[in-house]
Amino acid sequence: MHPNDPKLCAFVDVDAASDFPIQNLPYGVFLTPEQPELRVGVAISNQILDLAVLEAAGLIRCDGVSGVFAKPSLNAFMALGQTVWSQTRARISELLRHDNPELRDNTNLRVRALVPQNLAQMYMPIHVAGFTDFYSSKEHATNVGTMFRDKTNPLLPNWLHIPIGYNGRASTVVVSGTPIRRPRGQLKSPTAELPNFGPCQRLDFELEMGVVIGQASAMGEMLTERQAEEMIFGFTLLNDWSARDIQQWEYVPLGPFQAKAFGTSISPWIVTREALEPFRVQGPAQEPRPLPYLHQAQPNNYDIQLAVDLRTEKMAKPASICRTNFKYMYWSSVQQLVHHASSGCAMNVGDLLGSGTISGPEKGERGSMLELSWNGTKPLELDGGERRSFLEDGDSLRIRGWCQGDGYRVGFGQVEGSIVAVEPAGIFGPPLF
Ligand SMILES: O=C(O)/C=C/C(=O)CC(=O)CC(=O)O
Ligand SMILES: [Ca+2]
Ligand SMILES: [Mg+2]
Repeated sequence: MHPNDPKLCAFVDVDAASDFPIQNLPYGVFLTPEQPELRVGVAISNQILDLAVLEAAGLIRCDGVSGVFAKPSLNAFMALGQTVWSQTRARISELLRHDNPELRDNTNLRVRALVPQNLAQMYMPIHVAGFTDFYSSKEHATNVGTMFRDKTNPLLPNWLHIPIGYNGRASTVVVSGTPIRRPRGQLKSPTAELPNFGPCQRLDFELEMGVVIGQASAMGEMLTERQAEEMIFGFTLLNDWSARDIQQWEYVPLGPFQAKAFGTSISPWIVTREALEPFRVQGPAQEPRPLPYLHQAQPNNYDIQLAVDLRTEKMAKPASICRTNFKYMYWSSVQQLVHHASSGCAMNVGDLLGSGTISGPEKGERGSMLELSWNGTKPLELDGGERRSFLEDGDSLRIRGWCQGDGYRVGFGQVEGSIVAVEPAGIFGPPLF
């Protein structure tokens, strides 16, 4: 049976609402207090299958290469390429099947290989080689263009022709749960004559998917649609934290710089492209037709449901502030990657592409506070009488995502982060203001 077959059943109990049935098998990097070495595992139900243990026991072998999973990142495994990714996933699926005694009946090994998720600490799943952020939701670009530039002509003239992006910072991509310190920066209100330097006053999140590149491409080479697709290892949830006030003053003409360099959070589990295959859908019609190098022979979008929750320090439980879907994206991840390499830009194993903020056509489908509060003119009303236009210290933001199958879901888990005050000053050096 193919590892995506909906009829497959694991020997581990899996709730229908779990993000991690046997049809998913996402990869992550973890450690436990008893065994504090970082290693690669796969999520199954509420447990982690320790691939380093299975590899050492000889139950999994990656193309004859040893020690691939006893590593602090997935990069070594990703470098082996799509055939090995596929074979390994099929083997893991086989080992977890309810009717396969190999692992199920080997009590000693099974106890060592299955780790409860609540006893493990998740780490960054990849060593991020480079981070590029795109701007590929037409609804998002239209909303921001309307607020920041020209409401009669919100899309800039290039937008329908190029997957617009900018080079971000790999250094500050962090795993879910990492606190985000409020950034400092140059701020200038439209009425002020001169800028000042201080804590961001308009701190935002951006709901995005992260695309993990698992294969390199050579400098000087372009990519076909098929080559680009085969380089994509998988997807994560991504929050591109954004300082709107810093951004508005700094972004002309080279784009965001410090406004988006202070932190980008990703979920710890990478859902493989192969696991998403049953949820492939056609994206929006592209009119005008893109230039030939960006043509797509197949649908390259995915039906991934997305939910954003906000919790302030006073709230007992989080409030849902956005529900949207990855399928709305105008430019697909494959088109983004083809375009990224089109000048001759080399791609590396471990490169991370941000999809761009994911907004849908409805008001409740907007993927940033900037859009949800319409640049602060319509603050969100929260339970307990609190209001929010942007994020305040102590606020916690959570993104979840899943594909709904028939009786099961292929989920991403979550990416969460809380805002920490810029004070106490001096933690990162002397106060500057
Ligand atoms: O339209 C603008 O000036 C700015 C847009 C963004 O901040 C979005 C960005 O980072 C790209 C994206 O996430 O879509
Ligand atoms: Ca972004
Ligand atoms: Mg960022």
